[in-house]
Amino acid sequence: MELMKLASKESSYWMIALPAVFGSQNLHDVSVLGYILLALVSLSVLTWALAGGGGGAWKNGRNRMGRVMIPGPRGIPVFGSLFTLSHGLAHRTLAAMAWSRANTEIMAFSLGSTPVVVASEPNTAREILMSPYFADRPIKQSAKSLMFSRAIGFAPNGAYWRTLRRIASTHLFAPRRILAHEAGRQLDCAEMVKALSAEQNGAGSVVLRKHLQLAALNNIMGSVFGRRYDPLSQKEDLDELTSMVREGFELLGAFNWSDHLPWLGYFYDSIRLKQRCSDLVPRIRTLVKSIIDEHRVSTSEKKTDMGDFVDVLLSLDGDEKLQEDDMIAVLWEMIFRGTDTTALLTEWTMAELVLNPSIQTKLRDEIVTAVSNSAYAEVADADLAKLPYLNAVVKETLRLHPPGPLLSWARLSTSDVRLSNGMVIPKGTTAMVNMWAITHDQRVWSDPLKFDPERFTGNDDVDVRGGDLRLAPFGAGRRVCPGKNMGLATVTRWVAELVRRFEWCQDQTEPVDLGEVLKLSCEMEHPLRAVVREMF
Ligand code: HEM
Repeated sequence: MELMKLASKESSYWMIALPAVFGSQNLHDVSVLGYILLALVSLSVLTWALAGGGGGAWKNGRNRMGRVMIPGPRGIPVFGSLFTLSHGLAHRTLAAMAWSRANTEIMAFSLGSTPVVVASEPNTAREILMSPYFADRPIKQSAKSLMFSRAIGFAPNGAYWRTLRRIASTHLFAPRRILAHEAGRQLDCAEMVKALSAEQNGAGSVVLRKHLQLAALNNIMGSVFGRRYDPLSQKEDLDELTSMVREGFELLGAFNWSDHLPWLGYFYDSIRLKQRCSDLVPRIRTLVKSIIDEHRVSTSEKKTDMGDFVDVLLSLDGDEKLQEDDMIAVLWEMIFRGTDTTALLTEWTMAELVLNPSIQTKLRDEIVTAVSNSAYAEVADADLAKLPYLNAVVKETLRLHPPGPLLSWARLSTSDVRLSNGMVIPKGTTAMVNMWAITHDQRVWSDPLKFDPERFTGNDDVDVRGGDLRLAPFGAGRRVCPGKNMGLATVTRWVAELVRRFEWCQDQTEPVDLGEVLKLSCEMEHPLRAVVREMF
């Protein structure tokens, strides 16, 4: 299968690790510690051997609770599939494992002591994401340390989380609120176009990423905090914010071994996670608190539709009123969730348009026609949402390059969950949906590796907002991404303006490379560089 070459094979680390586990113990010489260690190792090996499919975390028949057993690889004793998945492109590795074992419905595996299942086809994905018993998320040490357990994404399903979602849906993500910040999006876009033009004139090509990252940060800072940064006059503040965001991304996205082997945390912390988190938290507190304090004293625009999200949070009363630390967590999370996703989705879209000039031209024609029929100098958000080809291009990018290929944040079962195929996922299991595997499966999509927006222009349109699990890059169910409309409004505007203002061509000295790197999200390994030619 052509796709199997794309997805990496499960590495055979166990071959290297086993001799190290079993070998070279001279029982005559070892100390008491040695005996204890040996006993522990033997116990782990025995547990692993008895556990069968799924590995050690699936011991005691956890994967045989239903009429049908949940299949899966054993991995190696103690570690399970940790070595295989702790590096590289986990979505491709998991897809290759699921395809080669024909375990696409669901596959069990162990990440150290964590039992995990992954769904790689739409039906089981739907059952997991829509189940009320999968409405919690497992929380990583870094997320806990960075206060995210009190923010929307990691708060356990319950009254507090429901209140946060309601507040955010009404005051930040509702269509009228997104519309209220349209002028800000236009401004960020105009600044980006100006900066790109200057860079092209000075350097002979442009590197898009840094411009998108600045626009994304300003977009979120504008609608959440009511603040935008000028890269020249506020360079120092902007540098501090950017460095905090970057550090947070790195800590949240890093694979932390002791999340899955808790005992390891006592003597091994390869990236100094604890120390770096406790260094970062006071910086976050100082910044966010200073913005909250500024809002407390300012009286203008408060509690009106034109206010920002900080104004809204400050105006809450009664049961809805949030403690200051909870406000800081909620506000800070928006920066994290809202900046990288929109920037990197736009970068992937533009990379595909550079590689597919005829699609780029067709898209430009659609946008130029829409502008000439509009009363304004550029198309409005409301019009952009109605441009079929533009939306098809963005959807096709979401299909080929889902920013969260494993839907970023996993789910946790709070009860035994019976699936329609007769399998039972036990309480306390981490569940992932491999959206990348679904969107690259030739049984689901014809010619899945081809960038072909036409597939969305006919009758076979697909709802990407969680209604159709063949393409659900924003997740689905009660924990579906609340920022999906804001994300799509931002990305379609940027793509429309970037294509309308410039022709995007390959830089022959550095051709487009679609290689990926998986961090908190999946981004281009080599930032897009292109030559742009102004259209007017
Ligand atoms: C292209 C843009 C985006 C993509 C692809 C994306 C993707 C996702 C995905 C896959 C999830 C997990 C959903 C699930 O478990 O079913 C999620 C959750 C979330 N997203 Fe987004 N997102 C995007 C933009 C945004 C923006 C702009 C914001 C906010 C400003 C945001 C805020 C959140 C939050 C708060 C959650 C957690 C929801 C919860 O657990 O209740 N996202 N997103």
